[in-house]
Amino acid sequence: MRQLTDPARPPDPGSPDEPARRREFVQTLAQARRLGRQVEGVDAIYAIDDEEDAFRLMLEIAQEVGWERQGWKIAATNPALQRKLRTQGPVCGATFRRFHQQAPAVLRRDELLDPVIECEFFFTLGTSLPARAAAYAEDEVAQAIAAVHAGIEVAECRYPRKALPAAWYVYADGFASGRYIQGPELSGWRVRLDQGVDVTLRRNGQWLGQGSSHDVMGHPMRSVHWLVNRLRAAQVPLRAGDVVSSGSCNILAAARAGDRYTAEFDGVGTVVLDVV
Ligand SMILES: C[C@H](O)CC(=O)C(=O)O
Repeated sequence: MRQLTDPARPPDPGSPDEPARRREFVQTLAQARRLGRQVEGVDAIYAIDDEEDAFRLMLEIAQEVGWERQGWKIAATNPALQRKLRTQGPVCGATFRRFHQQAPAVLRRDELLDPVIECEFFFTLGTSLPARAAAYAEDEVAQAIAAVHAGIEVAECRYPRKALPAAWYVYADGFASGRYIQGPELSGWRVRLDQGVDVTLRRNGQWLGQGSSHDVMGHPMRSVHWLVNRLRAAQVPLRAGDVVSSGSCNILAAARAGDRYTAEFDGVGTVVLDVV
């Protein structure tokens, strides 16, 4: 496999060595995730053609990592976030079982890669949604949901913030798939989310950001519905027990060592994370 420090070579789309370059790209990102490291210059290994290619690479890399998958994350679920994250619409990434835990949680800053705190809703599937030809209706997806919890996503990126490649490369890396801290359950989740849940993020008790479940495609259920059909079109089933992180309620806050983050979900409860 190419060493991460090798000098960059310009990619040559359509050249005979393209399959080898693709393989090298997949192995490089999978290895970076396994080692908890960041890499630079991956766009010199392989030229990503389009968003579909980026999505396929995300699936291949998640497979190559070899860890048990827990579910999926969704990102860029409103126009402001899409502008910020340089996407045309929502995007997704695989998440891994080893990085899901219950609140209250403690994470070491020196083990995190440019961590960003986000307040989200975690949807757990009670029944599987197999790949099929026909699109799933939103109600079918809602019926498959066993529980919804308030949660914190700690997004992480295998590229350094100061040298971020084009958004398709971020997509291939799982769009900052990181750590997932599950908090209290939303009893009667459908009614609660129809009404809207306000969220406040505090750092050491000080206000840091404000958002709402309505910031997630108008309703987080829409974002889960989008994911189910995105995966269905690629013949990827969702399994009972999969956890889907909805996308951020419009709060992206850099995590610092020594700080306590509290995500207050109005009428639901609080998710506490200490970064040490
Ligand atoms: C940087 C993150 O991928 C953003 C995200 O998770 C979200 O939009 O939600």
